[in-house]
Amino acid sequence: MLELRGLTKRYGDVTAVDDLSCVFRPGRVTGFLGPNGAGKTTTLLLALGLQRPDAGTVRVGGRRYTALDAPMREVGALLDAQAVHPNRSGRDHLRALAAGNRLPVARVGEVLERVGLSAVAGRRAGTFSLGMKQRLGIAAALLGDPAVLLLDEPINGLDPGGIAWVRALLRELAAEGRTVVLSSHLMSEMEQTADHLIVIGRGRLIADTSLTAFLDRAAPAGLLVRAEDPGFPAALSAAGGSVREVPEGGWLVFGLPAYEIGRLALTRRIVLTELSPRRGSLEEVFMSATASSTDFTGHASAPVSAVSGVPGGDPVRSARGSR
Ligand SMILES: Nc1ncnc2c1ncn2[C@@H]1O[C@H](COP(=O)(O)OP(=O)(O)OP(=O)(O)O)[C@@H](O)[C@H]1O
Repeated sequence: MLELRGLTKRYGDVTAVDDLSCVFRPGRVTGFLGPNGAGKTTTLLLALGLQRPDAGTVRVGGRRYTALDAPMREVGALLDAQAVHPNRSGRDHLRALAAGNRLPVARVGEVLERVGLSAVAGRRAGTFSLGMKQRLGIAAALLGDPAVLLLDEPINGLDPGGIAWVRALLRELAAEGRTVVLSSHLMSEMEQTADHLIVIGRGRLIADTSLTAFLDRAAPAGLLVRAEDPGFPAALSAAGGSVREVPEGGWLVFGLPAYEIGRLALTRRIVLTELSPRRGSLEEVFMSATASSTDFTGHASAPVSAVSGVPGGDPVRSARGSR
């Protein structure tokens, strides 16, 4: 467990972390989110004892970081995958870390195996791709077999197979009873991986909630309808539905249940090619939750979804029905 109480950190006039209190609990993946400059990295640095707070406390497993006898056995972190000596092999990088932290050298082989780098561990880390460096960084975080893991953008640079692998690994680590903190800007990934979310803006807590409850703040759900009949929207409207066209084809329908739409199609002998629930995405909810806490706004004409009205929103992506 990782507990923050009244945590505050100032850099001159900037209050990077502002009286932040929250608990990252074991057994689940907690997404740690916030717009640029929200204070996420500073919070992680404070949690790792790499910065000193101006006020408040951080406790790892009930103890202050400075009171931990062997910090890497309690908390493992991936902050910057590039922070490896380029001339050292992946294996030697981990061996040096193990030696410096009085960890058994046998762990090096185990973590290399777990992250799938055993075959290339003899190569100079400088020749590693970003994805391989991410895996090496995760291996380093796992070296002390810690109960708490803090991972900052662990999927940055990974290909789809690598992303799926990290997702499975994080879920596995949480299932082992560890506290897994995942900081990422990739909302789709967060939506697929996190159980719980802690959202901050301008150093302050905005939300501490399950992913499901956070997604429930989204705009009312509609039903995405596609049919082989351009006249169907008129029928839907006549039956009392509110219908909006989706740029990618089809209509988003509010105010009519799915069975009613199905029955209408049947009586008119219209073939439905899609009838699926559509709910707001994590990205949409995140943007509206943090809108007033964003330091940086631009005026670029980002594509605006006709359905959500949210820049870059994906109008036809159906949400995870079970969440
Ligand atoms: N060493 C520093 N000196 C001065 N100001 C800093 C320092 N580190 C961070 N800040 C400021 O503190 C605030 C929080 O920064 P931080 O990097 O923690 O945010 P973040 O949420 O990690 O942002 P991002 O998503 O862009 O990485 C920002 O306003 C930043 O400019």
